[in-house]
Amino acid sequence: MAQVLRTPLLSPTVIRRASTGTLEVKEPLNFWGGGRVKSQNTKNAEPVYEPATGRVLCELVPCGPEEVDQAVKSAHSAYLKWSKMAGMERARVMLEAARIIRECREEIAKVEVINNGKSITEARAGVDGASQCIVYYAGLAATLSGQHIQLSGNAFAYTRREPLGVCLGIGAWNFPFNIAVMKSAPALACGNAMVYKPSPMAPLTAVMLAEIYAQAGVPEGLFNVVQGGAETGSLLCHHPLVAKISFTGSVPTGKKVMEMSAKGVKPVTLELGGKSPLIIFKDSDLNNAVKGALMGNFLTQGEVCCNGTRVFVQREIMPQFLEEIIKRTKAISIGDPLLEGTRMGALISRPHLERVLGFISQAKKQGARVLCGGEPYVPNDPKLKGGYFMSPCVLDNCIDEMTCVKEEIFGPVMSVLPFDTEEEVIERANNTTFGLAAGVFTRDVTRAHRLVENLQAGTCFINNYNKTSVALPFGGYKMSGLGRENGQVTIEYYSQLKTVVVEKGDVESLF
Ligand SMILES: NC(=O)C1=CN([C@@H]2O[C@H](COP(=O)(O)OP(=O)(O)OC[C@H]3O[C@@H](n4cnc5c(N)ncnc54)[C@H](O)[C@@H]3O)[C@@H](O)[C@H]2O)C=CC1
Repeated sequence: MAQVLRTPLLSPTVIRRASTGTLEVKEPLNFWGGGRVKSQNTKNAEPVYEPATGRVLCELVPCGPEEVDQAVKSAHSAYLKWSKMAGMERARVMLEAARIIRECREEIAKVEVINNGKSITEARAGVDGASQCIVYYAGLAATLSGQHIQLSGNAFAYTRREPLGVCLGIGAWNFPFNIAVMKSAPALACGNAMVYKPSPMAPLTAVMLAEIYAQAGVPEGLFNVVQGGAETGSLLCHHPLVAKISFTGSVPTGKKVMEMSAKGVKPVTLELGGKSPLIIFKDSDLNNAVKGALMGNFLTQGEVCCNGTRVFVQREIMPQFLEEIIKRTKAISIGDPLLEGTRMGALISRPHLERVLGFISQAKKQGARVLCGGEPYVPNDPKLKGGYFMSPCVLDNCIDEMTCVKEEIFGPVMSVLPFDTEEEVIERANNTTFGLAAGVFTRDVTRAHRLVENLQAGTCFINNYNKTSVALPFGGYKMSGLGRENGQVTIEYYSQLKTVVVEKGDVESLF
C-alpha cells in the first residue's frame, strides 16, 4: 500500500516567496485516502515545465493499474459515507471548502500562473469563480428531492434523486483549477465521490484542491487526484467502480473516452473544442465589438475552448474595425505573468507554441495576411528567455476554406472574415463541425435574437463575449460535446432517478 502523507503540498510561505523562475515542487502529486501519495514507478517520470521560463517545475510520474485501483477504491469507500449524509451536511463542508479557497486565493492563483503561464489577473478571477462554483452547488445540495406521484387504487409512487457513485473527471491544461472545481462541485453536491486526473502539463493546483476539500472535512478519499496521461486516463475510464466520466479536452480524445464509456455503459459528459463565430454587424457599437473580439480571442493566450476565433465583420465597417483591433492588439503587454501589468503570459508548452506558429505560416501560404503579431516573443527579462511567448496575431484576407479558419488553433490567433448579408453569415458561421459558442454584435434587437435562434452553438452571446457565471449551463452542440457543466442542469448529469412504487392495498393478480 502506498504511503499517505498529510502535510500540505506546498506551504503558503513557500508559495508567497516564490516568483517566476524559482518554484520547485518535490512533494508527491497524487492524492487519495485523505493524503498525498508517493508514486511507485519513478522511472517513468516526465518533466513538467514552467511556461514563462521553460525550466522544469517538477517531475510527474504517471500512475499505473495498482495506483488507479487504490484511488478508485478509496473514492468508493468515501462515497458510501458521503452519500448517506443529508444535503445540508454536505453543503456545510462544501461551503467551508469555498471559504478556504477564498482564504488561499493568492497562493492558488500564483501556482496556477507558474504552472499554466496565464496572467495573475486572470488566475485570480479564476479562483474567485471556483469558490463561487462550490458555493453555488453547496446551495443546490440541500434542494435535491424527488416527486410524489399518486397512482390508481391504493398505491402511490415517489422518485429519489440518487448519486451515481465514483465519478471520474479528466481535465485539460488551460484552466487546471477551475476544471477540477467545475467537475467536483456538482459531483460532490449530489453525494458522489470523485477521482480527478489533471492534464500532465498542469498537475499542481488540482492537488491543492484535494488538500482544501480534506481540510474542509470531507470523508477521506472523497476527492482524489491521480496523475498521468493517456494510459492512466484509459485505466481510469475502464475501472469497473467508475460510474460516470466527465471529460474536458480535444475532440479526438473525447471520442476515445466516449468509446471507453460505451463499453461500460457509463454516462459521459464531454466538453470539447470549438471554432466559434463572432459576428459583428455594421450597426453595432464598434468600441464594444472590438472589446468583445479581444475578450473572445486573447484571454489565457487564446487557449480557451469557447473563443470566437472566426470574426465575421460586415464589409462596410471592416476598415474601422481593423484599425482599432490592430491598435489594441499591439498594445497588449506580454511578459512575466506574475507581474500586475501583464495581460498576456506564455503558452503552455514549446510544442504547442510551435504548433500555433505553424498555423500562422500555413495561413500565410494559403493567402492570409498577418496584420500584427504572430511571432515568437522574447521578453527583455533574462529569466524569461526560455519561455513560450508569442505576440497576439490578427489575420485578414481569410476565406472560409483556410486551415486557420477551419481548425481550432488554441492560441492567440484571430481570423477576420468579411461578410455582406445576415443569411450569408448564418450559413458560414454554422459551416463547421464544432458548436461550442457564438457571438453577435448589433444594435438591432430583433436581428440579434433571430440570429442566435439560428446559430448552432451551446452558448450564444449578444453584445458581449466570454462573459461567464457558474449559474449558466455550458456545453457544446455538434462535435463540441455532450451534456452540460455549470448551472442547475448539471445536477442531472451527476445523479440518477429512482422510482419507488408503493402499494397500500392488496396486490391485484391476473394469476
Ligand atoms: N469545452 C470545454 O469546456 C473545454 C475544452 N477544451 C479543449 O481541450 C483541448 C486542449 O486540451 P488538451 O489537454 O490538449 O486536450 P487532450 O484531449 O489532449 O487531453 C485532455 C485530457 O485527456 C487526457 N487523455 C489523453 N488521452 C486519453 C485517453 N486515451 N484516455 C483518457 N484520457 C486521456 C489527457 O491526459 C488530459 O488530461 C482543446 O481542444 C480545447 O478546446 C479545453 C478547455 C475547456
